[in-house]
Amino acid sequence: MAAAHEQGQTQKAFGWAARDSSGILSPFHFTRRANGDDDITIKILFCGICHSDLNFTTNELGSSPYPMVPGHEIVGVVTQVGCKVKKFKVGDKAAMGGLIGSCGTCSCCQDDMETYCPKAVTAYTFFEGQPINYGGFSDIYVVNEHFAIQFPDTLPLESGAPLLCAGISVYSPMKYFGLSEAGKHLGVVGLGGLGHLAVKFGKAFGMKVTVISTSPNKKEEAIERFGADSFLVSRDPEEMQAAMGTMDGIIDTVSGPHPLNPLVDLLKWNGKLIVVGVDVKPIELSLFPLIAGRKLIAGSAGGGLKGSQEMIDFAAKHNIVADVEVIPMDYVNTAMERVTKGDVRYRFVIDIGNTLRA
Ligand SMILES: NC(=O)c1ccc[n+]([C@@H]2O[C@H](COP(=O)([O-])OP(=O)(O)OC[C@H]3O[C@@H](n4cnc5c(N)ncnc54)[C@H](O)[C@@H]3O)[C@@H](O)[C@H]2O)c1
Ligand SMILES: [Zn+2]
Ligand SMILES: [Zn+2]
Repeated sequence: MAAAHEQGQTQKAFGWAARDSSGILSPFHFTRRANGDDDITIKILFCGICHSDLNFTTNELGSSPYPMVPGHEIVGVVTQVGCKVKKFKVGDKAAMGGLIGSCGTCSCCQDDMETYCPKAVTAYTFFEGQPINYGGFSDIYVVNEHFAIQFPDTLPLESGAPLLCAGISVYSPMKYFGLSEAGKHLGVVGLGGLGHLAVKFGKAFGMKVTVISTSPNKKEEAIERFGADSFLVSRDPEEMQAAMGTMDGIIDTVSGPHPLNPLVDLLKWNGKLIVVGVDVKPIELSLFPLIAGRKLIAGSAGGGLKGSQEMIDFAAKHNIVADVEVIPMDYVNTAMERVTKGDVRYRFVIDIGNTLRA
């Protein structure tokens, strides 16, 4: 018998979509494919709001397709499983992030780094020309089980949801670039959703962690709530001068334009500046400090499925969750405005299960 999705069957779904580059979201009915042999259907309970959702709903990169249902920090409960599904059964907690498909055969896929696959398919369509998908600000998701992870029983769903993007997007480069070794000194630039989780992972790895921020506003929280060892105000030339050459690595999570050379100067020789924040405009960079100190600047996009499972199991073991403000669905437009202004401590998470009503 042909799989249900091959017969063209679908499931009704409902969410909130942006219709144009105003980014304003409103209720939207659509369909998802029927649950195939390798698929699970997740009843979504919570979905985080990532800064990237704002980038795409407001067309900052210039090629957003509409209507767009954002959301890629998804947790919920499994309501259907296909006959070939091995990892999940009905009633299990499941989670998914920004990726729902890849070729399975290229070197990225073979290395469990599916996010870099040239044929990677994202949880909702970012650019015109890609297959149309709708994200997690919605009631259900149908996904191949490979692209979902098991959500540990000991983690709370709402504060665990942001691990699916914010968490893996800092954990993966920290592990890959050797910024997870006890005793090393890590700088974290930008104390937002990604940044505050980078501090928590850094401390769980046994590192010395310094938060680098433009203002001292979040100093107390960084140190007392997240356990950072110190706080550096990047607009204070004396503080920056004193910290020069002291850090083994820096994770830069800043979402707006900012100079990189002052950060390069904070690195020891051989130090690594890992950029994960997305500033779409080209930047000016002086190369001599990189050459003179054999320093490296690199980027990183999320992490693969194996890494995501490892990250969430590590988070469960070390009680790492995001600091969240849980909101009802109809607060989402105000929340997006507050993300624009940087007025978030430290992640909005939508209570889809209790507040999304068709
Ligand atoms: N590479 C990846 O895998 C990946 C994954 C998710 C998000 N992102 C990107 O990472 C960035 C951070 O995401 P988030 O969800 O943590 O965002 P956020 O809004 O929670 O945090 C961003 C932080 O940057 C600060 N900031 C913004 N503009 C600044 C500027 N010009 N100078 C200094 N500080 C500034 C804000 O005050 C805030 O603390 C975004 O650009 C997002 O698109 C990247
Ligand atoms: Zn994200
Ligand atoms: Zn591939």
